[in-house]
Amino acid sequence: MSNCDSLNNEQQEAVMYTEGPLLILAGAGSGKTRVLTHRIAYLIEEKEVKPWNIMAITFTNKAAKEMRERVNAIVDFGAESVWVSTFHSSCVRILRRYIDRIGYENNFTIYDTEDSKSVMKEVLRRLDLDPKVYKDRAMLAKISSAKNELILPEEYERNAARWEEKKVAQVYHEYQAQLRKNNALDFDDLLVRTVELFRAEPEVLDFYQERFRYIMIDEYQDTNTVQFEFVRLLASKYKNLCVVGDDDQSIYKFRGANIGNILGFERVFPEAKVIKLEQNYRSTQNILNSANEVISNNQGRKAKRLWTENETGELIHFRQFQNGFEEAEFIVGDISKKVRTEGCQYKDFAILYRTNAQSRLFEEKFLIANIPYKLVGGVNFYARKEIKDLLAYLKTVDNALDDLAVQRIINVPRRGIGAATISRVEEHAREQGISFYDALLEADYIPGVGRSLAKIKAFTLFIQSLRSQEGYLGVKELLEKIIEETGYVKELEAEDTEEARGRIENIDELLSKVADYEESAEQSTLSGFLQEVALVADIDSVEEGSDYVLMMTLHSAKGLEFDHVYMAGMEDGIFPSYLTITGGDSSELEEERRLCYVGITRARKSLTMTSAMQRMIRGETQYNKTSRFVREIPRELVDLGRDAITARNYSKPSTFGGAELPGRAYSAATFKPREFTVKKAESLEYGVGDTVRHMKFGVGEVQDITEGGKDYEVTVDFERVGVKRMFASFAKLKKL
Ligand SMILES: Nc1ncnc2c1ncn2[C@@H]1O[C@H](COP(=O)(O)OP(=O)(O)OP(=O)(O)O)[C@@H](O)[C@H]1O
Ligand SMILES: [Mg+2]
Repeated sequence: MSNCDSLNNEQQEAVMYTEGPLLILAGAGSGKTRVLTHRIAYLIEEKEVKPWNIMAITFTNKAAKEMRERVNAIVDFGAESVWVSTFHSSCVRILRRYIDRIGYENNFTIYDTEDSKSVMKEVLRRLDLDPKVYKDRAMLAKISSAKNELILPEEYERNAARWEEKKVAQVYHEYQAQLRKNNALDFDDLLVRTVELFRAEPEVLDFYQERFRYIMIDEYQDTNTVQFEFVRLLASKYKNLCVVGDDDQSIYKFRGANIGNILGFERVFPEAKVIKLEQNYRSTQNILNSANEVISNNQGRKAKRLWTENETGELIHFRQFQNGFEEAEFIVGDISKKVRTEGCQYKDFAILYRTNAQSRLFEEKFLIANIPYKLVGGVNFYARKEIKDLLAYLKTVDNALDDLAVQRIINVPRRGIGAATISRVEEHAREQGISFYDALLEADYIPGVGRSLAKIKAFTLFIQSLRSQEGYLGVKELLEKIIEETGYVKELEAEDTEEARGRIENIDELLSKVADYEESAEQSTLSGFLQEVALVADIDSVEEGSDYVLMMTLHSAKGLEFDHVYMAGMEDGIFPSYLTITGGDSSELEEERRLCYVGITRARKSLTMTSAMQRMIRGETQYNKTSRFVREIPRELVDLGRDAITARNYSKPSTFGGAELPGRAYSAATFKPREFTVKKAESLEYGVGDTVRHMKFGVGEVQDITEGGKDYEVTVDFERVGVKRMFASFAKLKKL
């Protein structure tokens, strides 16, 4: 078999062991994902398995897309009928076909976090619960955990011992009732309802068991109870289930991921074969050794050690800075230098951090340096107001049972339907047990609607007319009609502000997405489009082949690889996070360490870790020590640069990363976040050779001034801290 040539013996064995349960347990970069794609090819080409009998589950849509491309590349025929998708997408496809058997309509809506929150707020209000005690987010988190554990409201109620738990059970119950009434499912429901369907309808389960005779799951270590149950049910007939995972990369415990699923696989499937892969093909020896050393500090793990034939490679670079601004300046400068002098492309780089909020400083520096970057996470395209508004129109046309969508647009753009009228309609809907939209249709009979009646009629007439055209108009034409007839864009044009123009651009972007969808879908329908949109995880906004630096959280980076990786904010209190250090629960710290292991092992050629001695967090200055994870990397594997601060700290472990170094104690009062302005001074009041003063670094001599596109870059040799390079507009140097 030709495509097995590029696999080692263990990988080949894993590819060819096709019948019966198989667990591939292996460390990062050992080719687990590669084995899965080759297995699909092998099943089709050598075993003559029908492509539609194969299902492969990945963790993100991006991973699914990558796997699909890899499969397409090695399978000549039929690759497109293999199901390669995430758990959520698979469930959506199954439910669209059969959910009517458990009391929903097949054109159900999928609620995102915002939508769920609105429903929760309404539920809490209706149950008259004090929003200070019963917070919507906390309630949703509890319900989500319950769903991940496959605990339904009835069971939750039975288990509830304390009074508060009983309240939560009631909230859970009401929330679920409201979703059902709206014919809507939240993300967790997608799995829970599918399992419910399989349990209630043996015929449906049997259909899918026959359909998916070969099932494969990537990133198995992060499956939770409900996902496991979904797989167990599907695989229980033919038992051709191959799961691949790495217990050292389990990082979603907070979302209910159950590491027991990997450790207990052999208990559920006693006949399971286990294959281990130990050769890493991704990273240099130095990177791999660092990862091995860090993870060896975890107690509860299956011992394994990866090795590689790759070159030794660069040392791990570690740099410590005074603050987050300098850290960002360094990383952005380093990337820019490597692109200029080493022939790298921007897409070879990724900056990884613990929390999304850490991205802002980098964004600002990238903007100044005019370097293309892409933020994974942050404000998702589909979370923007104008996009949500227009999608709400489409959802209303598609499924008018979706109260949230209808309520969102009833007055957008303004139709002069007052809040009092809307709450009368809501009341009527509740009393009659009908949807908000149906209540609008009965507005004639609702007392007190009076003057708004004509406006409501105009709205429902508009929606009805769109519906009647849905059959023959394409999704794009439908959307254009909505934009045209509501005057949505016209209103923005009239506004004529920067913000309004940005919104119009986003709307144009939405139209191109619809066009893309219509071109690529086998059969394009409004429901199909909305379903696709509802499932776009943040990572999917990354377009293939575009050249930009990627920034994302460590969690989002799972399964990906980059030539050059920067791990920023390596400070105790940030990573590992403050709570895991102070919480006294060592399992939480171990989860953070696994996250660090995931981060390190994303790098192919170089890894740079950075930290700041002081950092603004929610408007307050914090002083953090260098992360213990950095200190867990053996000294001989680390390059500390020429920066005096870093080197001195590293050689003295007792004061390592401490902020109380002689001559360097900055009080919170003297450190203020600098205003961010991209403004180039017309001219500078100082020149090379002049003596200047910096607010923090003190007195120094200007050595060099270079003109950048947007600002001057000034190099100053300070008496106290040595040579620094900085942007003139930020440095605010005073000539002495
Ligand atoms: N036998 C091999 N020969 C050459 N390259 C390989 C081989 N096996 C894997 N690789 C390469 O090594 C890299 C890592 O492989 P892959 O992404 O499949 O690893 P993984 O175990 O899934 O990693 P992770 O745990 O991070 O998900 C990829 O670039 C892959 O193409
Ligand atoms: Mg992988």
